[in-house]
Amino acid sequence: MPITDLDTELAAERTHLESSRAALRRMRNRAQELFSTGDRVAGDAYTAEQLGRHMARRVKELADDPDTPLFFGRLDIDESPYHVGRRHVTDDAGEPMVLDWRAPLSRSFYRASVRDPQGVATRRRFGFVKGELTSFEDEHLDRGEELGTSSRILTSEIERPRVGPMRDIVATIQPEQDELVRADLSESICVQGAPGTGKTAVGLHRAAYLLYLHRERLRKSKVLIVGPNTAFLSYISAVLPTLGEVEVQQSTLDDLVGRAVVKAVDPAEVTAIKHDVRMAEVLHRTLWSRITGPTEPIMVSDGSYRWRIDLQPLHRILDEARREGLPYATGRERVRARVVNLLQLQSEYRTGNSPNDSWLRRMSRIAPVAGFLESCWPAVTPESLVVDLLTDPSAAGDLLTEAEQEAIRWVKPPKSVKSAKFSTADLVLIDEAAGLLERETSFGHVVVDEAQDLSPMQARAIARRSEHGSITLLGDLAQGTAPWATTDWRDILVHLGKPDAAVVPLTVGFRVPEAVVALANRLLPALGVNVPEAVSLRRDGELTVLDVADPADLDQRTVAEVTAALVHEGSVAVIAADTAVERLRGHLDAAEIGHATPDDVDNPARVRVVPATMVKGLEYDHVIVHEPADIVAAEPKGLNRLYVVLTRAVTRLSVLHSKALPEALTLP
Ligand SMILES: Nc1ncnc2c1ncn2[C@@H]1O[C@H](COP(=O)(O)OP(=O)(O)OP(=O)(O)O)[C@@H](O)[C@H]1O
Repeated sequence: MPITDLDTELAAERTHLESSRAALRRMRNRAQELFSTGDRVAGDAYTAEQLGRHMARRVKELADDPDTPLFFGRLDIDESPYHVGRRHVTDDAGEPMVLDWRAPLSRSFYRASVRDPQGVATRRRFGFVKGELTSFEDEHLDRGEELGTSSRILTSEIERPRVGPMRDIVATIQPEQDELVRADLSESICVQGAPGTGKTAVGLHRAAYLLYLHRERLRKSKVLIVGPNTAFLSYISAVLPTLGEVEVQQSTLDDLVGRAVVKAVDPAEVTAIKHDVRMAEVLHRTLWSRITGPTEPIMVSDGSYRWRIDLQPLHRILDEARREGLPYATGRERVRARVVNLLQLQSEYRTGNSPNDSWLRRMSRIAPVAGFLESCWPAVTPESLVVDLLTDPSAAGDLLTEAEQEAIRWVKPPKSVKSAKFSTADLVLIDEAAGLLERETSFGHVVVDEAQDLSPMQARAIARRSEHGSITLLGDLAQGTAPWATTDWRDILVHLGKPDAAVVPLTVGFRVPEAVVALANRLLPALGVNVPEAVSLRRDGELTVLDVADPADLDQRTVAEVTAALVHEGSVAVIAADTAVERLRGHLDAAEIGHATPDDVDNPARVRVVPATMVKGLEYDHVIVHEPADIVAAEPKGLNRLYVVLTRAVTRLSVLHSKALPEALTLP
């Protein structure tokens, strides 16, 4: 075969890849050397440890993964080529060989267009197979060529079979996604996106981008990612580390507020009351009603001296501290400090000397002072406040109806705070109480996924953790399944303390094939939310709806569908009503088909059996939905749940039913 210009170009790019890999190895060796000499050159132990940690991180960051391409794109600007990749690589003279995708210049890789070329003559995308450069695709923007979403490399990336955990999308971030990824740190944004439009991907890449741009600041104040459950967190956990970001806290909402162990389950109506925003005021009122005026002066014996603080100054101190609007525990310490200060003034006046620190410490704990505080501004723990409220909810006064007070009242109050059996909703109340007592440390940035399900009280828990930072809120109102799920993002944004955050839609779907989207979209009118429909980029994909006449056959037909699915590449999920899951697992065992739970990411089994309530945010190549009617009937927002379930499929969706399909789904 004759050697073409394309072959020569490809060979030149492969050479650049080789030299970049060699340069990265040298960078890593240098870092390694510095790391091993670090403890000899650093002054004190603390500096040595800090330096050691920094260098260890640096060595880790510079590790080359032979399976991921070191660069995936190239920009030709002013006749100079700039390769864009996952991290900066420089040659021995410090000249760039690969630019980090987050660098300012790399922005044009994602945003330049024929209308706004940003100085880019040609944009090149590379095709890779296991880290080997196999092809490239050029857009000569200066000649009016633009591929947009018809890029072959983008299409094959979107259509690749899914195996294992979620991957990064740095090579193919789309312009409307990039705008969100690169939004300023000070900006809080709410992304309303139909299923598979890349909300999670955008949130994770935004975190990586902000960490790159504000490294020092965010290393101190930290970035937090909040997801709905551990299966979801395991699924996304690899994305940030592959982007070189290993220091991001990822947590479920329950773990975030999990100060106590959950030992009880509330009925649905009780849970709903406890998540209602009125509970914030109820707790506030219950707490602050503990403060009472003094009934006797403080009298302190101090050696041969007697100090006395009368009722009037004590009233004044309490009033002032209350007016300062401090958290309860901080206010209490303020009162203590002011009382001690009055004692100090008396002592100075009488003795002519300033008392030392140990005197001040003794006075702050001395019985008459401690007694005054305990009776007028008593010590409270978050748990004790909630125990008291649930033991006697009448403190809620007119904020809750009598029926609501009765509903949340503990039938059998615990003997002590320690023995109290808290529910998941109680933990949110305890967290609210903790926030009333002391200010929560604020993260620099918080990303909240599946945010449509946040209750007002959960949103407040996040607000306390992002008071001085910004948030990226990701969700889809149509996928709201919690009893309190809202139909308006503003409701949640208000509780989050970011009422003015922009709500930005994403509508181009990268996961779900067109035929499957069309089926799921039939449900939208019945969901009572006003959201833009998803438009799928994927023309491929298959949809099968199987009506199994005899209900007794349904489980076996499901197993047969799994066997058939395993012929193809990629992951397979059986999604069923929670109550059917154990039974289906048993059938798969009997058929000797290996399977695992969705959160067991290290398990190589290609088949997952997933309860419908756990499937949010996940995706599988072939999704087999077992009896939609049961999924819908299992909960009040069952139709929304079905919408989530149907939109998990990347390539094929099989719906198996013996009961009638939900009416909304059968309408043309
Ligand atoms: N620009 C892109 N290039 C390639 N793949 C993409 C792009 N954007 C998103 N994807 C892929 O599409 C799939 C869906 O993305 P993601 O899970 O972030 O969507 P989502 O909006 O959070 O979905 P859901 O609401 O259903 O949870 C993922 O596999 C993701 O990697």
